[in-house]
Amino acid sequence: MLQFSANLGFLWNDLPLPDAIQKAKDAGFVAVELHWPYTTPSADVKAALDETGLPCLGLNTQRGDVAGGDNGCAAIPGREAEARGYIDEALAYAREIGAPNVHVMAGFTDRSAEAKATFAQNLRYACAQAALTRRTILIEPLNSRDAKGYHIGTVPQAQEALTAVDLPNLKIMFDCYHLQIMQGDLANLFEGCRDHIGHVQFAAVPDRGEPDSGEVDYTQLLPELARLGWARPFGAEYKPRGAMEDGLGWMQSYR
Ligand SMILES: O=C(O)[C@H](O)C(=O)CO
Ligand SMILES: [Mg+2]
Repeated sequence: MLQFSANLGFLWNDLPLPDAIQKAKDAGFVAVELHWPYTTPSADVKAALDETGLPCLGLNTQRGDVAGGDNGCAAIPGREAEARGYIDEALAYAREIGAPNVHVMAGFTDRSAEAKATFAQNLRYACAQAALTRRTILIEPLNSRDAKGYHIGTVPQAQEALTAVDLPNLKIMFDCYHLQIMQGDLANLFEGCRDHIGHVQFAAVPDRGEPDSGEVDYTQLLPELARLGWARPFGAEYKPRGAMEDGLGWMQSYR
């Protein structure tokens, strides 16, 4: 049976995080993952995780000035101190709640050599800090329709960063939603970079709703990814089309 992690950045995101964690448990998720939990004290999240027995798989570094258009800054030359502050903050929070992964948000760049070098240097810093507590750093290709100009949009671009950094605790967040839009052929794409994947997420394409319709048949794809070796929970990172609880029927297909 496949297992799922609830991405609380999108699921039950109208509730305080401790309540959302309880809802995820009640709905049958075996884990949760967070976007930007920083306004909730880590002790409150930890208490809810302990109470439910759910692990938290990961969280993101802060994005910077979101109103001003930021989506991270780890690949933006000149903002290294800010990027490293976000990395330190995310790793501290991950330690406090026992989360194994931190997703470092790159930001919008022109993919110049300078931007690539900045990203590599900041990722080396992140990986060195993460290694002190045996944590993994993730980078995620985002599709260019939702995040035009994001520093990495494809698996080859993520792999280029992995090669530049060359550290074992840097992995790819393989988000099927983004990668279907950017590349498609998801099972082959997954197989080609299997050893470099640190987490898998999914949602319907193109509307990013519940994974029960759209152009990807997840009832076929997810078992195939499991057959190819993915044995950890799949991250349900979708935007409910209506009431959250009404949209949970997709999970029945995997029981
Ligand atoms: O949007 C996504 O797919 C990411 O996983 C995220 O956490 C922020 O961009
Ligand atoms: Mg994602």
